Amino acid sequence: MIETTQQELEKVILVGVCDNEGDDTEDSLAELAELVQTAGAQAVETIIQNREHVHPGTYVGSGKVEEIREAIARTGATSVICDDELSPAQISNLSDLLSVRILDRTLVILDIFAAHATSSEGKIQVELAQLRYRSSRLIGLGKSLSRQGGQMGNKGPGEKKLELDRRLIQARVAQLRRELKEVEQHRDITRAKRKKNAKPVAAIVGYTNAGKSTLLNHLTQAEVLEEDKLFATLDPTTRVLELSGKQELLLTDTVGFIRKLPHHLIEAFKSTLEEAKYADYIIHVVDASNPQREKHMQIVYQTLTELGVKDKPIITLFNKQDLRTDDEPLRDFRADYTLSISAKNEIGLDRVRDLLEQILRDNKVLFEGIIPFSQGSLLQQIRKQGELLSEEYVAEGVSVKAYVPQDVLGRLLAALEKNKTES
Ligand SMILES: Nc1nc2c(ncn2[C@@H]2O[C@H](COP(=O)(O)OP(=O)(O)OP(=O)(O)O)[C@@H](O)[C@H]2O)c(=O)[nH]1
Ligand SMILES: [Mg+2]
Repeated sequence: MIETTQQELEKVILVGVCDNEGDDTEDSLAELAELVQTAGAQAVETIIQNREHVHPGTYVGSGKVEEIREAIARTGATSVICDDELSPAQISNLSDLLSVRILDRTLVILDIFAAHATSSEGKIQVELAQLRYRSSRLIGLGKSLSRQGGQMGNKGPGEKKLELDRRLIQARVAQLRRELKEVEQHRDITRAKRKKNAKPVAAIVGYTNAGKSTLLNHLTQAEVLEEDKLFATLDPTTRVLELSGKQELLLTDTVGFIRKLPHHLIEAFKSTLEEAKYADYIIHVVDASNPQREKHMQIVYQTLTELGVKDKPIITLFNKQDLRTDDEPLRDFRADYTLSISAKNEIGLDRVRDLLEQILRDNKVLFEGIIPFSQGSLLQQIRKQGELLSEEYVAEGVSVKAYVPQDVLGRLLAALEKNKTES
């Protein structure tokens, strides 16, 4: 930690292409600067070119290449980072013309993921994404690979691995795929177990840095790393949220979304990202203090659609209300419920709990009846899956008032009916 502050940060120049009016290149580049910072470097200059399409050979036109060259000389930058994924030819041509390392947004994100992956699954997923990205770009990266040492774009699979030829990479990819399959099977089993427990699950989703982990930590005592960094969380964490009336909801914190999320990552992280697909409810955390919040929400919904998440109740939480400077109304037409909160300052969290309780209850039905002593297991089931309002021991059994899930009610009534006909 101390080392990084003492070391001089690597200086980089950011380059973007603005391909139409009203395009969000500037915001995207501001975000790229944050990504670069999270990756441990410093953006010293930003250069934008207005042109209809990116240049197929050099990403930007020759005039801009000159401008970048001057900026490199002026600032002493050692890398140029383009805001879109570069083709092998673009990387190769630009490094010939500029003689510095040429990176792109995807590589920066991959770097951050590599640095933050902690679980074996996360590490496999990152390595897989990196190898896939790099296998098609071996030629272009050849030059930059000879000069390295803890710089950006070099984390994860070490130099040795990168020098393997394509065939070896392919073999490694196949092996990682197999390993991933095993981990995924394990995850499927865990999911199946959860399902059997019949505890409802809510996935906490949202743009990176919105405050998802903070919310989980303050609602439960999860102790997930929360940081003012992009992609602090890569591994999903699930915790039980205990609500009143013995109701329980499983909350899963997930990896954040971002614009231009590299498809290598989406593919590699599919099983992690898909947590939302297996959830009963979606809790969408939005950084309401971010001027880009509308765009962020749009990207979140777009990504959810790509992942095949649909038809689930959505609870949108407008977070960081303590940092808001505008008073524009906060709206989310796609949400079924919205609340304004501050996870960090625990403002509005009681309302979140109340709302979740309400939603869970709405999905249950009231049961009132006497459960014979011979049917003790039914009572167990109510305790486990329902919300017991009252129980009283009477002569015939236990008189119960409880909210129970529809399927449990069905079983209850059938068992009681059977009991009646037998006695
Ligand atoms: N002021 C303020 N800061 C908050 C609030 N909620 C979260 N934060 C801060 O926002 C930053 C990001 O929070 P995280 O919980 O790590 O965000 P995340 O959505 O999990 O981010 P990733 O895991 O990177 O996708 C941290 O520095 C938090 O302390 C809030 O209500 N108010
Ligand atoms: Mg997080």
